[in-house]
Amino acid sequence: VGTASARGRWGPVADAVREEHLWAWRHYIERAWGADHIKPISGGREDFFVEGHSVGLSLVEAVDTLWLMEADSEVDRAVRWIVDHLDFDIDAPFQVFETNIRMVGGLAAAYHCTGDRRLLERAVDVADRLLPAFTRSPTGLPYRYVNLATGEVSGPETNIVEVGTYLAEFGVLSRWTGDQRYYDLAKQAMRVVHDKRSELDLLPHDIHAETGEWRNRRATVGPPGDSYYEYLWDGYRLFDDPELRQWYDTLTDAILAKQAERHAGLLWFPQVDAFTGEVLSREQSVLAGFYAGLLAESGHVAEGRAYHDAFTAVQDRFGVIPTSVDYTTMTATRVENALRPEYADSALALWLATGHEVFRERARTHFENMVATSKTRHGFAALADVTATPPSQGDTCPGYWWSEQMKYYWLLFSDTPRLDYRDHYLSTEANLLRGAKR
Ligand SMILES: O=C1NC[C@H](CO)[C@@H](O)[C@@H]1O
Ligand SMILES: [Ca+2]
Repeated sequence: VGTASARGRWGPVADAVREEHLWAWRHYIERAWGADHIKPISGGREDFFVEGHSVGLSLVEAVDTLWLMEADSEVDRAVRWIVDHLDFDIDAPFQVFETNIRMVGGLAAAYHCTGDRRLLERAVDVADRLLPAFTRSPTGLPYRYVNLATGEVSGPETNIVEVGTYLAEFGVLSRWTGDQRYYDLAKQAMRVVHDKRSELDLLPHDIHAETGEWRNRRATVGPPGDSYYEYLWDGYRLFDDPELRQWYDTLTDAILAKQAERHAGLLWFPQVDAFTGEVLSREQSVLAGFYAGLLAESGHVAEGRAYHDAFTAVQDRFGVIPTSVDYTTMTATRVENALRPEYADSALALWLATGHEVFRERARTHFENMVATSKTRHGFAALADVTATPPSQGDTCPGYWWSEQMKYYWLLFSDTPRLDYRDHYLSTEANLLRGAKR
């Protein structure tokens, strides 16, 4: 897999990332094979979507990471499980947003990397089971849940993330199958949200799928606002749709003008009232850290760098970024951290946009601190309290760990020949949907 010397001083870090991922993968195989999650402390297994109906989540999330790491025998092992065991005919309600970014995206990425059409067939199968959430909605805004076997829908009380984070996955399915329905349904939901923006061109985050009415006034670049903005830009980049760029620019210009502020020399994005611009909260979620990368990707490099500087101040203070902080006091308002990948996500995007080594240094710190605090008997554990000494762990490892930060680190440090570093696309779950070099 290339030699350390070929990769210069980052080679040993890349090797360490690959070794940790494969170490955790072996424990998953031995103790939780086919489960959604491994329980890394006890070595048990855990379902994510629906109790009693595992769909091999961690395995599906890991495939493209293993492929980029050239662990081809492990890719084959995972694909064999998917082909032999993965069946979505489950009479239970699945969350449409999570099923899309993780299962549709994971299977689509596995197909993109391996070229194995059986994986595309399964991505289409589960996507088709999600469509009633869109087609049965009077507004085109999808319901939150759909029964994968019966198509029964539920959960109209939703948000802009869960109605607006489909275009990357649905769009490549339309491109790869020729069926335009996926793209059109995903984009229409985004149009409905954009057209309901306030006079200030800001968006609240909670909305009702049946009435189309806003359910709150608060605007945020963190959850549950974040990936709606991300997928406007991503859709424009992936599919050259100028309307998406227009919507993205309108909303982003408003966020930068009315939802950003400097505090103690650092750039932050407070929560504001979308209709008046009044600041409602100066709490910042670790998940909002993705926005530094999105700003850099979309031409706002200085703001992206400045926002990453802000989260670097938090990482420097706590070692591992807490779930949320009050940035006026730099105190943790929620002390846990569920192995969140956003800081590494943005470090990769900023390094690709600028070539500045500082972002690889920052990501290396993120990796080393994660290993030091989360590594346990059978894998990597989420943290219950990053402020405890030592930080206390929880007996769970989220599916996105297998797809996100370990892939971001690998791409930052390995210079792998399997990625087109100039032209590729990673979804909000880091599923590789463009740029695999077979
Ligand atoms: O977009 C997302 N939001 C939450 C998870 C990571 O924190 C993950 O599922 C994904 O990155
Ligand atoms: Ca994300």
